[in-house]
Amino acid sequence: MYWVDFDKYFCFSIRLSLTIMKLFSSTQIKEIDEYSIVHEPITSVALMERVAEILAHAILDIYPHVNRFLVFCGPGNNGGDGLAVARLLALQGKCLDIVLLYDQEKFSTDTLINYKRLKKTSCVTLHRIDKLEDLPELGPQDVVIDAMFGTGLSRPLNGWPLEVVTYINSCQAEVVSIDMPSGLPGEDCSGFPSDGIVCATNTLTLQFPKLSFFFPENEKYVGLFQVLPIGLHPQALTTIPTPYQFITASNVKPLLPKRATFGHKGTFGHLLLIAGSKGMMGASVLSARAACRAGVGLVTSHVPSGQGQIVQIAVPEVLVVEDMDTVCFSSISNIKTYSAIAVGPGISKHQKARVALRQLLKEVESPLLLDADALNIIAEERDMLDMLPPNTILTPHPKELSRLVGDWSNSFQRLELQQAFALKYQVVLLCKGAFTTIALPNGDLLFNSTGNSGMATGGTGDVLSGIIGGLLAQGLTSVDAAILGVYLHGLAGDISAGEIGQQALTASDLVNNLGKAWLSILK
Ligand SMILES: NC(=O)C1=CN([C@@H]2O[C@H](COP(=O)(O)OP(=O)(O)OC[C@H]3O[C@@H](n4cnc5c(N)ncnc54)[C@H](O)[C@@H]3O)[C@@H](O)[C@H]2O)[C@@H](O)CC1
Ligand SMILES: [K+]
Repeated sequence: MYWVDFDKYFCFSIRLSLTIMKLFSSTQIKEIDEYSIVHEPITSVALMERVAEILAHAILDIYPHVNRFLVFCGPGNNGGDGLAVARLLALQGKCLDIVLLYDQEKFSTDTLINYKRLKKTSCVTLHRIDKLEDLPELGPQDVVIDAMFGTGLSRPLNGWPLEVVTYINSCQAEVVSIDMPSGLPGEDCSGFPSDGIVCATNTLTLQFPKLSFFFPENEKYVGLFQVLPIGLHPQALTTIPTPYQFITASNVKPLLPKRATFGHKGTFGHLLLIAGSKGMMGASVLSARAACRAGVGLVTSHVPSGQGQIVQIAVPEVLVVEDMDTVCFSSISNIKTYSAIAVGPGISKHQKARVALRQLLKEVESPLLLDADALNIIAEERDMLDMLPPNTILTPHPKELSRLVGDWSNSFQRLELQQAFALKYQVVLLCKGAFTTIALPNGDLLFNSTGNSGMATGGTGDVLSGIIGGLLAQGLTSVDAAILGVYLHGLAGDISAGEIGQQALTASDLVNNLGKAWLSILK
């Protein structure tokens, strides 16, 4: 899937060097470009040249030994980027074939300037082509540079550009897309047929990842993506509003809870974890172990009668209270003692658990997290949704989310449903997965940058509940606890994958590597 590098521990992540990573729509990106041109100030063609230098550098970094590149150029500035990159690669001694999909009358101003510059460059062959038979030969060792359409795409491709996309996708050669795979819209992809989008090996995207890169159905188009900062004006980046943001290390560092030198276990909060049922005690153990490594002072595990020994042996650090029932969570007691409560992993959907959860929602005064079966119960007994205290954190995976918010037909719609639900019920609503999303009570939506698909294994969700619960208990706000918890959890996953690989990764590895994840953020 996505990028490999970030630092020595990261297995799958995105190469970034920006501090705050807002995500903008294609229309806003155009606005930011224009603002930068006026206020830097810089001419648009000089900005294109700067972009081309950055792109050429990145391409040579990925393909140092490739000698021949075939560049497909569209009429707009994406094509202009392609022409400028072709010139710079040719100046590095590479062999360049450029396929122009359109006549120069259709070119944007800066594309035309770069076309004229390119004509004076050696080692470059320009082809104005409008049928497949005339395309230059493309060997498996060559690399395609896709510079047909970027953020200016206004409709699905058809006709000649569609034929070219089909051809490129049928070839063996690797493809590097400039800014975006041609044919892929930046946001809502509904109505864009899957055969009309370039399947890139690498996408070199300018300044910001585009929203559509985070949708699972687009992985096959985007390939590995790398975000290249191109120096757009910081004022525009801070003032233009967007509900979308990408969580990076610099976002989470300020959220780290302070550790008072004279603190004692009472200073750092007391978490009540209601997790596990008969036969599902692993959920209780994993969430308790994770909570203990989240910095919390005390953790109490509430478990069915007769199951306490399992937790006490597996996690000697936690206190255990046993329910009256031998099978599942059935009643609450002394909940005012705790500074936060996390409920759900492995509790079952038993009738007794439903009654107890309802009672909990009536009486709870501390910050609350609901996961797994607690979410399944409230999805079925929907009047409980109105009982959710404001700022409750809900941590569903996609299937659990759909039970709460309804089905979606594409990922953009899923984001909208998630945002609307968080706004309506004033909760923090996650959707766990690659680039876990966090919808905030104000309707904003954040994407996490850490984690890898080795974490798609049983028990990792229980670990997340324990971590976020532990942070809540220390007094972090729900929003901060969710952001920091999700980031730490993914980071522990990346560290684990770096040590033992994704295949062997287990939920316990995440717990074991939480310490390194904390240290990595503290660095
Ligand atoms: N982000 C930035 O700050 C910068 C972006 N630049 C580049 O500029 C690109 C955006 O340039 P443009 O706004 O000119 O847009 P594009 O180059 O993406 O495409 C616009 C052109 O394609 C045509 N078009 C759109 N959809 C079509 C379709 N389905 N079939 C056929 N033709 C179609 C339009 O009529 C227009 O001629 C970015 O993707 C990036 O590559 C850089 O040059 C400069 C800096
Ligand atoms: K492109």
